Amino acid sequence: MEFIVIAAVIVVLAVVLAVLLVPRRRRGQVAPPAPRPGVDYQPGVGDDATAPVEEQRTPLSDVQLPEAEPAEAPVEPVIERPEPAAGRLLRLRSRLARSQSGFGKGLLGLLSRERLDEDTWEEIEDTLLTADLGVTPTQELVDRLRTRARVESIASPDAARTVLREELVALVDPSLDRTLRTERHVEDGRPAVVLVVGVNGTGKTTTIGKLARVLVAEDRDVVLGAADTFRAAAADQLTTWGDRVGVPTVRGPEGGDPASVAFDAVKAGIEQEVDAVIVDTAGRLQTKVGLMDELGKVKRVIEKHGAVDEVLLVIDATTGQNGLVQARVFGEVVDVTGIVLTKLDGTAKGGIVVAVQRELGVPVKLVGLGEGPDDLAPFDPEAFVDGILG
Ligand SMILES: Nc1nc2c(ncn2[C@@H]2O[C@H](COP(=O)(O)OP(=O)(O)OP(=O)(O)O)[C@@H](O)[C@H]2O)c(=O)[nH]1
Repeated sequence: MEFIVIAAVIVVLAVVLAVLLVPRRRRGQVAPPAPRPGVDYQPGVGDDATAPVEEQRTPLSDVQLPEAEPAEAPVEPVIERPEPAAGRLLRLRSRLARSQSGFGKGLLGLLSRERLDEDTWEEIEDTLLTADLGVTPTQELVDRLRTRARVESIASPDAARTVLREELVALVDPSLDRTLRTERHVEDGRPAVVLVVGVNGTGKTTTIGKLARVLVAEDRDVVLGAADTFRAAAADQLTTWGDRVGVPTVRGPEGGDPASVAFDAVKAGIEQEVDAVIVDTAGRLQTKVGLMDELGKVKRVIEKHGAVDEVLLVIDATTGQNGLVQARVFGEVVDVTGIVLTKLDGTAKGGIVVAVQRELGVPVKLVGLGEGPDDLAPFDPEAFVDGILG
């Protein structure tokens, strides 16, 4: 019996030992080295640290690659294509009629009165002066009208309109050459250079943007020069105008030398063989001497490339007589070749056209009739007078 108990204890101990020892031996075992891809076997898709090497692997040659995603097409900026500007003043006549109707209709009403007495002539004179026609042109016009009233019957509205129209057109002077020189020079292929000057806020930058559109509509290649380095936003504004019609803008660092930007713009225009380079300038008048020195320098530096073709003076029509003073100051420094009268949609003082032409002896070539991109029109005396008379 004792023997049996001892034998049973031995069996139990043996079982316990077997259970305890077997796992310990396994933990101590050194695992065989993992086969190395590329050394011990051809690497396959799906090889990674955890994948059992025994797993079936796909050879590279059998791998199906996903179809290449079609490359996203670059978003082309939408380049606007404005309508040509010829006859635009006629189309914008309603703008003139709206802003100048007081002036035109008032004159017509007075002139078609049955009796043109001295009081009426005085009223006519006052109306013309209020419209900023200026003293001398007003006197000339009243004298002409008086003469015609004496020799012709102008008492009917139709007759008064015909006479007034003829006399106003003559005063605006259709004989002046209003061509804008924006064509490439035939002799050497150099682009036309247009320098735009004027007091700040008159609408220079806006006018250049609109003018670029006019030229693009006529199939011309244009480069813009942002030489108003005084106001960083002016260069941004100009660049935005240019981008809309695919016209590049040359600009410099804020506060940089305007003459250098203007020079670079013309240089770029020559290299790119464009038709016209339009240069914007700063226009702060509070430092009159500084401003004028700067303008003179810009012009001189540009002229190292060749003569400037147009110097356009931008005048805000709503500033009245002040605009004339500005015209005088600018005229002393640069040879102005044309006037751009902006904001004519916002004033009844259309007489400024005549006054400023007389002041500078140069023609109004363009007029601004609104803030819209195509609200700039080549000036046409007859369409202008028709707009005034409604
Ligand atoms: N109603 C009207 N507004 C205009 C016309 N032309 C320009 N403007 C507005 O006048 C404001 C001034 O125009 P800008 O082009 O910035 O003037 P700027 O002369 O370049 O001014 P600086 O860059 O400060 O020298 C803007 O709000 C234009 O939209 C126009 O013919 N009619």
